[in-house]
Amino acid sequence: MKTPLAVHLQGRPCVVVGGGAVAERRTGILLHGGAAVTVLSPELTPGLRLRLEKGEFDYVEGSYEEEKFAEWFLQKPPFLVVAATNSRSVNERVFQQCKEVVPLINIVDNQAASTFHFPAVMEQGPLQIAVTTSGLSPLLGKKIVEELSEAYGEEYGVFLQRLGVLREKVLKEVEDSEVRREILKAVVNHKGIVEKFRQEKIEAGDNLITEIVDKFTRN
Ligand SMILES: C[C@@]1(CC(=O)O)c2cc3[nH]c(cc4nc(cc5[nH]c(cc(n2)[C@H]1CCC(=O)O)[C@@](C)(CC(=O)O)[C@@H]5CCC(=O)O)C(CC(=O)O)=C4CCC(=O)O)c(CCC(=O)O)c3CC(=O)O
Ligand SMILES: NC(=O)C1=CN([C@@H]2O[C@H](COP(=O)(O)OP(=O)(O)OC[C@H]3O[C@@H](n4cnc5c(N)ncnc54)[C@H](O)[C@@H]3O)[C@@H](O)[C@H]2O)C=CC1
Repeated sequence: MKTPLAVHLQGRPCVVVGGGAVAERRTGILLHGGAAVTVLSPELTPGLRLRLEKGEFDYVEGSYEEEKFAEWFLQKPPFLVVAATNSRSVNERVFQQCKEVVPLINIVDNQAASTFHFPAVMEQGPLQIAVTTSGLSPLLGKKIVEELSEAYGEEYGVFLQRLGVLREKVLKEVEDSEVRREILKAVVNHKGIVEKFRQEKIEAGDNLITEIVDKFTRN
């Protein structure tokens, strides 16, 4: 069984070998997390080229070669490496070279060797829902995420943002941890509260939060 974790990549050096469709998708995910990405590939998809022109990542133009890879990338090993070429043997060589020194390795065509997988993900503001099928069917993962996207609309992103603000305030202002939990539980579980955060009703949602919290703080 794999272990789902949410990884902080902000500013961390990550290397992607290959510049095709899969490399483009993975690079996009890493950049979204704020990673400092370097792509090594003799060519790039138009999508990657566009991002390169915007200066979003570093590019080393060329094919993987063991010695150069060691010299360029492994003197100070990166946090994460993705081997996404269409050559099984190149991907395997990247894995062999990195396995002792790089903690997070994703080999696109070798699940057993990879130390992590990319799940299918949906986002609604700060809310992220990730689905993994343990590598059995990425397409089912994608489908489930599409279904979840319908169920967890924009209002969840807005509500979550408000909950974050409320939680910070409550942690600061309410001393008793039992009461803190009661307040937060009452807001999160209030029937119909999420719907209040649909467009045009946001103010009503904010008012409802204040109303619920007031009930606790008045006593
Ligand atoms: C193990 C893993 C890689 C990892 O380690 O991360 C993996 C492996 C492989 N995928 C293959 C094929 C396809 N993958 C997709 C799509 C996605 N694949 C993703 C993740 C993962 N795929 C990881 C497991 C995730 C899990 O546990 O569920 C998603 C979620 C995220 C992302 O890629 O960013 C993204 C969907 C989300 C989105 O698009 O929104 C499609 C469909 C499509 O492209 O639309 C197809 C074609 C249909 C099919 O074959 O099913 C092949 C065979 C290659 C070949 O034929 O040679 C392998 C290799 C193997 O199975 O070994
Ligand atoms: N994990 C997943 O979600 C999926 C994985 N795959 C696997 O991923 C592989 C790559 O798929 P695509 O990106 O669609 O292939 P692609 O053919 O679009 O891209 C391959 C890229 O690797 C580069 N490359 C080839 N040899 C290289 C080398 N020696 N050094 C550096 N770069 C090199 C090419 O220049 C090209 O940019 C497939 O062969 C398949 O095994 C395919 C589909 C989905």
